[in-house]
Amino acid sequence: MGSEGETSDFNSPIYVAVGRNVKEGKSLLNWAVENFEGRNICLVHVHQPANLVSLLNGKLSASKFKNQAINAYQEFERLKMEKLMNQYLLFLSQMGKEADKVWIEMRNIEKGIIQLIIQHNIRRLIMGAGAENFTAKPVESGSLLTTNATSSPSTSSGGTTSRDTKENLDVDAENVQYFEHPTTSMGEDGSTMNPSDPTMGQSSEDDTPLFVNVECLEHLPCSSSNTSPDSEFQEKETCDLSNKLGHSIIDANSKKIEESLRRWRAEEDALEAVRKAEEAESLCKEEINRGREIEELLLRQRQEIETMKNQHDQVLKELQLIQDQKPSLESRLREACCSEKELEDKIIQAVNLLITFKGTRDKLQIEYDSAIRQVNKYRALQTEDPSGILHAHFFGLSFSDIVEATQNFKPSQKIGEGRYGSVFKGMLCHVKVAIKMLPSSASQSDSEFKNEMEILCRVRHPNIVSLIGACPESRSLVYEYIENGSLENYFSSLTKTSLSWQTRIRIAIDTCSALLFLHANNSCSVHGNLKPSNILLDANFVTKVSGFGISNLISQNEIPFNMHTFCNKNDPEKLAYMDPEYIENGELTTESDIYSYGVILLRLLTARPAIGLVRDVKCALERGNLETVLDMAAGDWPIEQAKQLANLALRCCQKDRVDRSDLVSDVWAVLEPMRELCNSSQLTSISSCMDSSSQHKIPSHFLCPIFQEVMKDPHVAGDGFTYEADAIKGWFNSGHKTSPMTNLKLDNCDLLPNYALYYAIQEWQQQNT
Ligand SMILES: Nc1ncnc2c1ncn2[C@@H]1O[C@H](COP(=O)(O)OP(=O)(O)OP(=O)(O)O)[C@@H](O)[C@H]1O
Repeated sequence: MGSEGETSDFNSPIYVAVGRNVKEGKSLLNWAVENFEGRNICLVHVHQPANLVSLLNGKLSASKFKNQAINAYQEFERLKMEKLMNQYLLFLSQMGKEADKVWIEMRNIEKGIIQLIIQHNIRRLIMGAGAENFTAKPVESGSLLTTNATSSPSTSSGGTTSRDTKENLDVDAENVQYFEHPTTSMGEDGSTMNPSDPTMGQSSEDDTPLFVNVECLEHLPCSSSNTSPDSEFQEKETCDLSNKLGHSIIDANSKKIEESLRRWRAEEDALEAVRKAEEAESLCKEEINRGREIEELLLRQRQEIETMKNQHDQVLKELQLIQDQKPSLESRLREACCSEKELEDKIIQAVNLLITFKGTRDKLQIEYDSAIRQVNKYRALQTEDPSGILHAHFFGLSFSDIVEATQNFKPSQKIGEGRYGSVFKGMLCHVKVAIKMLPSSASQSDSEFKNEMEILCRVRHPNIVSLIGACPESRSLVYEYIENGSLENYFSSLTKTSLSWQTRIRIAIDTCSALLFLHANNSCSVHGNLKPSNILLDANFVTKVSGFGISNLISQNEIPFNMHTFCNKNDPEKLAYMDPEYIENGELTTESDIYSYGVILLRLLTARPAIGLVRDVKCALERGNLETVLDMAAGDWPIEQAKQLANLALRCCQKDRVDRSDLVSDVWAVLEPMRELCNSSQLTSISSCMDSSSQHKIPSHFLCPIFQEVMKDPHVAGDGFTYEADAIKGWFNSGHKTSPMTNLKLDNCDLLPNYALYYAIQEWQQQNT
């Protein structure tokens, strides 16, 4: 080959056969670019159309496809091939190489390559490592592969598809040169082959690419216009011989190439299979590992599920247990709720009770404390008074006690006012009392006041108001409270009710009895202030004389004003009850009380004002018309008794004390017989008016003068009074020889049952039960 030929060879492209294995193809291209720098590269590819029959596993023949479908599939295959080629072209362009491509569609790759070699007059072809068997021997330099292909070689990028015609193919296999990678391939002589030297074709024993130098034989001239007939014949002979030789060489080389390509292909397939096997093996391993992992996971999950199942079963069991217990628990809950409610109610009740009890306890505590105080006071008094005569409960009261009892001297509590001070109604330890406030005394000490109190307290009589306490500090006297007020209230019409003549006679008798008692008492013999305002009537209209002994407590010098002046100027009515001698000389004697008593008696008869009453009654008696002055509101007076009383009263009201009636021999002697009359007529009146509401009160003569209770066994004593048998017997047994009512000495201690009174009491009790 001359230098011109070498230049044209150098300009011709290096053909690189690439298959479907992109990795391998790229490696091949890389090798080609590196080893044939500056040379153009052209891709060579045999496109194997799909065997549709085998694809369809023989069940359908291709003929059964509609042409349209087959064409479409083949077009799809071609597109895939185009894509593959474009991948290689892109790879080359990334390496800075512009490349071309030629391809042929043929089922047999080897034949396809030969066909392409012929078609494109390929001189140098690089193939993958499997092509070393293309030929094992190096070709001699300058050997040509002659092709008889008449079709012009195509260099267009789209390539030209040629028919697979054996007869057009003439290749001198001896002239095919093989080059291997210089680093790995050696020639038979051991020298390294330079791939850049196209003459150094060398077979390859390993996987390195195979460079095939295909020297195209010049087309043998079969005819020449400038030759002689002999030479023409000779030339023709030579031509035929050459052609025959060429054909036989081509056939031989073609077979070798085919064989090599087959082996190459087989090895490529084997490698692909190995690679796939390895991939499959690794995949299999991965799958096995994954399978193991999944198995382990499954095992773990199974164990977890088992555990969960056990737990679930356990929970179910517990749930069942709870559900079994639920009804009983619910009923217990309901019971507990009910109990709670009940307990709450009980607690509320208990709290309320507690509050009530606390209140009661506080109240009782106060009462208890007060009672203890009183007991202590009483004990102290008992110590001072071992005789036990002193019965008072309220001695040694403090002023605060008095204030509390009178509600701080509330005006509505005030029930009267006398010369020596005001009288208040009050409560002391649940006992109704009347508290008389005396003026303070400079001359009398507390001890003197107390002594006087003790004397007054010893005076106990059914018809005398009992002094039950005192407050030396405030000089207050505490009396039993007498319910129906004073006789004066009845005379002055402060009360609407009129007293019957029997009651009036009883008042006269009771008052006389009290006076008898007082006058017989050494320590307190004179009342000194007897008048209707000091004659009180209790609930049973029993007379209670009050106001005695006050004069002993009040020094005459300390009387706030002159009594005479007071009586004259402020209340002349009161002067009418006073003993004229006392008014004259200021001396108070028992006769003074008798005078006062006489006036009271006149008032009981007439209910007229005291002033001038003595004169009026006297006149009436003298004229014989007493009834004209008698108070007819008292009923039909028994005139005889009325006259007796009137005469008695006038005798009591004698100006001279010595002329006045004696209380025992005269007054009591007149009155005493009248008691019977009074009692019997009162019994009659009670019997006749038993259903009257006014008779619901206990008749006073049903009460024992000592016990002040309705008598169960009434007995008449020597003084003519009727007592409860036990009371009067006790009086006598304690050494008394006097009457409890008059204090007069009794002739005897005989007692007679009062049957009349007994039956009256019985009848009354039956009516009132
Ligand atoms: N123990 C008592 N129970 C009920 N009322 C009483 C009691 N003591 C007195 N009174 C009432 O108080 C009034 C005044 O009584 P007090 O003895 O203080 O005055 P007086 O008798 O009217 O005048 P004097 O000061 O001259 O005695 C009486 O009229 C009577 O109505």
